[in-house]
Amino acid sequence: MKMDKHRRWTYSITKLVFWTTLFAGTLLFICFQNSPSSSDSSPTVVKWGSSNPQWEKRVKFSARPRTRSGHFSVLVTGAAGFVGSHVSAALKRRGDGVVGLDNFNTYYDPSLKRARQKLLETNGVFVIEGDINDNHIMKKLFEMVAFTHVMHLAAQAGVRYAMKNPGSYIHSNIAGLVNLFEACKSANPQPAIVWASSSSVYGLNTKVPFSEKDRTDQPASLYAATKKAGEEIAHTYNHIYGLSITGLRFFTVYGPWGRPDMAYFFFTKDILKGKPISVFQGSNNKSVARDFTYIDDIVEGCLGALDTAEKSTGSGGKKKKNAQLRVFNLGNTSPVPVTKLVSILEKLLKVKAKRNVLPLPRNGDVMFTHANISYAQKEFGYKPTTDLQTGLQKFVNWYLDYYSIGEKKNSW
Ligand SMILES: O=C(O)[C@H]1O[C@H](OP(=O)(O)OP(=O)(O)OC[C@H]2O[C@@H](n3ccc(=O)[nH]c3=O)[C@H](O)[C@@H]2O)[C@H](O)[C@@H](O)[C@H]1O
Repeated sequence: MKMDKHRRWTYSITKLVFWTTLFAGTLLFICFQNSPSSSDSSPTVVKWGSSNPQWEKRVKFSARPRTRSGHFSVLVTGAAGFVGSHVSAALKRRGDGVVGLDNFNTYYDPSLKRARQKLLETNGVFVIEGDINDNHIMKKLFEMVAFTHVMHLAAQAGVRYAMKNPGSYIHSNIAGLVNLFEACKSANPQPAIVWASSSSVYGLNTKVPFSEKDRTDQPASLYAATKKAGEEIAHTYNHIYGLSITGLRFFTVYGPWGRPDMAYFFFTKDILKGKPISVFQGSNNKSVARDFTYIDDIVEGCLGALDTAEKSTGSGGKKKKNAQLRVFNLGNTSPVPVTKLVSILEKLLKVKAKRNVLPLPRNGDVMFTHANISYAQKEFGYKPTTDLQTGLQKFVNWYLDYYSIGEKKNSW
């Protein structure tokens, strides 16, 4: 009897050890299979220093608002870019916590991006070098910081370059946007998102001024098509996951610290060098015109959109109820012919331009843009105040200063 009891006890122990070993083995196998280091070692993980406590400290410090109540903690993508750097600086100035992210690509002179980064860092904004397409960094950022908002300004910009490098538009403006939305939808809490769409979505629309209600199904460039696609993708993520998303259609933004690939910028450079510039013209000598919008007005619009953005409603990747979905024009509402832009620059630079008037090439450019801004005005009091002459004067002052006709400028 005693012997029987002992045998049963030994049998139970053996069974327990067997099943425990099997369970632990299976668990280890699953963990090993899913480990990122087993098959998917990413050099960027080391690059942005995820294992570096100093790096984490800087991120968290930069993200901290001046006071907890009323202030935001904002992730700004494309922070070393033109609009991104201005918006980051403005947010920091008013007391919000800001973390920047930028991949510092070579689409245009990266030293200009580094100079913007340096200036931001002296103003307390940490800009991480990383790509919105990198899952690891996106996940890590949302694990470290409970961002209240994301200002998504990272993109492949430029209308004409889309014919040279179409893949870069898909990579940044489609794949990158989806990756960003994926990270935001899984974050807890989900942030509200404000992101840069473009006036180019109006494409061949001829009804002026362009209203948000007008058709946007005739893009004239791949750039425009990717921005339009972004607006549709935003709808999907809002609908399924309860993300609060606001798209801003920027109209030809210009100003100090601007983008060297834009006409006003390289016209200035070439005029000063005595090089000829190509000025595009429509058929029947019709002038090409843009609703040029000064950077400070755009920054005001970005802050207004952030301030009126409602919270996302989802959590843990699940929607709880309907969330806000908006699109606004941010333009100047007074289109100026490109020929006039050149005349203003000639006056400010005191140099006559060597103009080559060429027919508008079929490379994605449209004849004119003109924003109706009444919706943004109604929702957050958007009211641009800078005319082209005044804005270009500020740009030229910065340009002469920055490109070493003097010391490098250390302010916005
Ligand atoms: O609002 C937007 O959504 C876009 O604005 C900007 O695009 P655009 O309005 O095309 O600005 P930009 O290139 O400065 O050309 C200005 C004018 O100069 C004309 N232009 C251009 C080049 C040239 O050599 N000659 C010329 O006449 C040209 O025909 C045009 O009429 C941003 O770059 C873009 O990223 C996007 O944000």
